[in-house]
Amino acid sequence: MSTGMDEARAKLLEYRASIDNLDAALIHILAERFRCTKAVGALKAANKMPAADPQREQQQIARLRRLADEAHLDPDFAEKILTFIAREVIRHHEAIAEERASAGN
Ligand SMILES: O=C(O)C(=O)C[C@]1(C(=O)O)C=C[C@@H](O)C=C1
Repeated sequence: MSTGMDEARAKLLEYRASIDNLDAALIHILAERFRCTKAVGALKAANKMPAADPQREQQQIARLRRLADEAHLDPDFAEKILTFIAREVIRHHEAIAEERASAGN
């Protein structure tokens, strides 16, 4: 009688196991990206380069919107994610530059 519901619950657990794996992958990918942008922040600060590069961001957005479209992901969502991440990266860059400046470098 409850077989349908049991099957649905089993399927839900299966999907959730995949979701958990994918969420873990996202965290690891983000950690690697931020490890890389931290190095970019140090390079920019050491060479007095501006934290933000709007032109580069426009290129990234155009590319990611194209990729999202091909992957059947909403391009607006892809753009929002990239913009959100870039804002955080810029905040980190500025903090690194301020630390350097206050250390007298
Ligand atoms: O490529 C850079 O110059 C970066 O600082 C990295 C990054 C990014 O997260 O991709 C962040 C801020 C810039 O505005 C553009 C790109």
